[in-house]
Amino acid sequence: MAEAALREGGDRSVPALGASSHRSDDAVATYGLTKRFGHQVAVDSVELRVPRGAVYGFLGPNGSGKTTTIRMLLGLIMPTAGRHDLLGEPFQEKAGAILPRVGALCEGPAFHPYLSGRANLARLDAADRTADPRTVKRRIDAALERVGLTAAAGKRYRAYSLGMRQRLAIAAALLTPRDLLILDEPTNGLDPQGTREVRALVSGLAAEGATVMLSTHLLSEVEQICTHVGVMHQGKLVTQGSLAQLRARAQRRVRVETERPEAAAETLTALGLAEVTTGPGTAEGLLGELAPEKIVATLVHDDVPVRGFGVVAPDLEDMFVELTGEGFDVSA
Ligand SMILES: Nc1ncnc2c1ncn2[C@@H]1O[C@H](COP(=O)(O)OP(=O)(O)OP(=O)(O)O)[C@@H](O)[C@H]1O
Repeated sequence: MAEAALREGGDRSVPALGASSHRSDDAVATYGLTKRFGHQVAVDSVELRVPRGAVYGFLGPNGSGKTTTIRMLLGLIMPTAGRHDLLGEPFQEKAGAILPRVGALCEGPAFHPYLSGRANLARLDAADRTADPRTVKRRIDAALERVGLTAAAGKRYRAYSLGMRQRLAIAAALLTPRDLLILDEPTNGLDPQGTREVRALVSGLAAEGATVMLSTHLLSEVEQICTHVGVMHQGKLVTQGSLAQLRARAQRRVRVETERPEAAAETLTALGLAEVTTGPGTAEGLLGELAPEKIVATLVHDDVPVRGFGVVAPDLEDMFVELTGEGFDVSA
């Protein structure tokens, strides 16, 4: 897979690094966002584009820089270099106006174990100077309802399952209406039932119009609930775009099974296929724009004995493994 092709075909043109005059209408846009810890570059010139209305999966193995990026997006730590816009506004200048419109799950809220879910939300709401105390009961009820915790609202937090705790944390992020939700590993550590609950909740929030950015190390999570993906590897964003675009860009390969792989490779090369390789009893190449029938006919014409012929489209996992050299956990 040509990495450059994936990068070039991003959703929209990427402005030059540090183009400070540029304003994006994306829900999240970063410009050369960088964080160094001592000599280590944890996040390296990242150019995120999260379109409005997207469910954007921020995918990468442990230590690839996802949490550090999210902490910068939320203003929890300062970037070493670069800047970002949230909801079309420059964060550095307008954080106070933007943050009330952004719900976040990062370094989760500190819940009191002996208070109920409802009482915990009331405490958090009281600490939020931007929240209207006159509407607190209605907003807490709505947030509990939204995450399916109405029946368990009176139970102590310590009696909650992990899935319920995570849903309460999301309820805390929903105490006021949000245009953007940024969730750091919202299903991490949950059992299959809790995972399903949180994924259904995320999909529901997106269906109601919120933009959601969530980090994950699970490709399957991205495939199940995301419309867009950005892949991090060693601090760098190695690709991003809509899943549909990335799948469409996957280059199909032709595979010929034959006792004369070198002769088959010659035919494939003569037909103009790129990246032609041979293995024991096989020859392969990128299909490009050619019709597979044309290739079979030419092989037969060239007296190449064809035992088997196939066209394989790489799946997202193949593409990402090629970009990062690492496997992704596809379970759960
Ligand atoms: N406060 C810090 N001080 C020093 N190094 C840090 C700090 N925070 C993160 N790092 C390092 O930066 C790199 C990126 O970490 P980060 O937590 O952003 O990755 P991640 O993709 O979120 O991984 P995980 O899924 O494990 O949280 C790691 O090598 C990590 O050790």
